[in-house]
Amino acid sequence: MDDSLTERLRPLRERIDSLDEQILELLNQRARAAQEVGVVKHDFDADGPVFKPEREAMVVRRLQEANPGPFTDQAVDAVWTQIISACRGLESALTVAYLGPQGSFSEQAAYEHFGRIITPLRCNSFDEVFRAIEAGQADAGMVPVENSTEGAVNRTLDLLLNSPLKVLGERSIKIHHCLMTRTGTLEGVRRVMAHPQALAQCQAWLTQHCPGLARDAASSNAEAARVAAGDSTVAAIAGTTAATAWNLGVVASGIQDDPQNRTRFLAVGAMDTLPSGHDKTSVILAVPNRAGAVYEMLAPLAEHRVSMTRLESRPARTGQWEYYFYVDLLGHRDDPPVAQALAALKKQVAFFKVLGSYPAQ
Ligand SMILES: O=C(O)C(=O)C[C@]1(C(=O)O)C=C[C@@H](O)C=C1
Repeated sequence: MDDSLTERLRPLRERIDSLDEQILELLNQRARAAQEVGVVKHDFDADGPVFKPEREAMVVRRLQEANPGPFTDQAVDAVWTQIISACRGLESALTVAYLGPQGSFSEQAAYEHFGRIITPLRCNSFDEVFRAIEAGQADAGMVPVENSTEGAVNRTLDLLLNSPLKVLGERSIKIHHCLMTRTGTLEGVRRVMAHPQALAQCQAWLTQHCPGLARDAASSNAEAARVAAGDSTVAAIAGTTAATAWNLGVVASGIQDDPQNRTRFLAVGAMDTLPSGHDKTSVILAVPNRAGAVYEMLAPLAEHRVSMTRLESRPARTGQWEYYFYVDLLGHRDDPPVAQALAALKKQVAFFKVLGSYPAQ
């Protein structure tokens, strides 16, 4: 390196080294405080959860509000998610179930939401994710619920309907699909494998660029990557983490038809979440199949000035053109306007289930 450059950098790097030492000292003080919190929680309820989603959201938001920059608010979220994850891990390891294998978008969402200091439980299906938490093998799970190109993830909606688990949080991540093979080329490749959602999100690109390849469904994109790693006639669609995890070469990247393609994931678990100050509530409703029923169903929300951020319908499978409505509201179920709107809704609908209140992302 140029001598004058080294000279100018030296004091700056010395300052960074010294600041890092101070940060490390403070992080250890924070870790010890979290350990003490863990002891107090254990004294009050030895089997109670260590994970408190509302508190974690409040810690991050408070710092973002106090943040003078130039450290960005996004960086505050990313860094403190890891700090809290590490502190939480000292209290008790959090096992998180999600659709594997290694390198899946569910894994990325789980790490972004819970931080890296978790014990992963990679499952073969969304059903298995729910079963693992219900059976107490995992403390929480991460499942996709909607995609900006393809809409609802129906299996997740059906599982939410029938499961006693609650929604604990949400995390939306950018979905950037790549086409990958063992060789990094399409030579000898006869079929492309991916989760049906990913095949749908890339269909225009595939039709234009790989019209000759058969399209096969896989249980997940990362599973397709795993297959491609052992079979040179297979190309997989998955994210770059899967390419790294399975040592595949990227043939083309950003192949999703919508460059802004995003998937929203839900964190699920067995516990209730307290208000964090900026929350959402997810409910499932059904109304009788008659004129005006859906309009009436939504009236209490307008009356109590509760905003609806999402409305999704799913056939009730009665053969009568009846539907379940999945509704997301702004506010916690304990906030008076939401509580009043929910009480009014409950009286007039044929089916009512609160999936949970949780910090809004
Ligand atoms: O405040 C708590 O209850 C803690 O356990 C501490 C802490 C944190 O590191 O800030 C860690 C885990 C919880 O999920 C919430 C917050």
